[in-house]
Amino acid sequence: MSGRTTGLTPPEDSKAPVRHPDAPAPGETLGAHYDQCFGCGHQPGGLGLTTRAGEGVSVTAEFTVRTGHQGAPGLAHGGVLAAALDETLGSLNWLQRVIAVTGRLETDFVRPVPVGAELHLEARVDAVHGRKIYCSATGRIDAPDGPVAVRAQALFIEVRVDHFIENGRTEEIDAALADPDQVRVARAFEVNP
Ligand SMILES: CCCCCCCCCC(=O)SCCNC(=O)CCNC(=O)[C@H](O)C(C)(C)COP(=O)(O)OP(=O)(O)OC[C@H]1O[C@@H](n2cnc3c(N)ncnc32)[C@H](O)[C@@H]1OP(=O)(O)O
Repeated sequence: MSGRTTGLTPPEDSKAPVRHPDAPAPGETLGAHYDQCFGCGHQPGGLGLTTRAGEGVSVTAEFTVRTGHQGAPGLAHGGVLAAALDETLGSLNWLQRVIAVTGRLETDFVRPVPVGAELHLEARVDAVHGRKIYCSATGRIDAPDGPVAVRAQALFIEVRVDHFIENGRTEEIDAALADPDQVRVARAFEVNP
């Protein structure tokens, strides 16, 4: 897949990803970075993704496809699957202790995913070039070694916490800044605030 598109191939002078010394240990469950996040938060319409730290700069996650996630009868919507991949890739932030957002996400839909299936996701950082974080993810049906259903390559861009403060709706930003738990999460990511 590498080289098929512009923007997703790491430059030759890219560096290997570095796991932050304070990153959660392999196997440790990663919490929600924001309670109202569609991917990892705790809300009825969301994905409810549970993510764990893996070895190196990698994570794993599981997500069960429910009736509200359908595109065609009995099958997951492609956008929902892309969101699950995006969220899993975003969780790599926890291991690097940086705040980064998706700049580009390319998804291959390899096979249909039925309602009731559990998608087992795995994501890793492949290379880093300045603020640019090149990463990839795979989703398999019903088991960590099950058939591949979706794959993604992505470019995440490191940002400062100001990215959210300056661009988010005031109502939610004010509520987040007033929540000590939320501020703690943001500060934990931002190594050099
Ligand atoms: C507290 C933890 C939060 C964790 C959240 C994780 C949630 C899950 C992940 C998400 O869904 S995040 C939400 C979806 N993404 C966004 O809303 C991002 C919207 N886009 C932006 O805000 C800006 O476009 C962005 C911050 C990504 C980049 O803008 P900047 O002005 O900071 O950077 P710039 O445009 O100068 O680009 C920096 C480098 O990245 C490259 N780049 C940026 N966007 C690119 C792109 N789309 N494709 C290829 N390259 C890209 C760009 O060419 C450049 O390369 P060079 O350094 O080599 O010159």
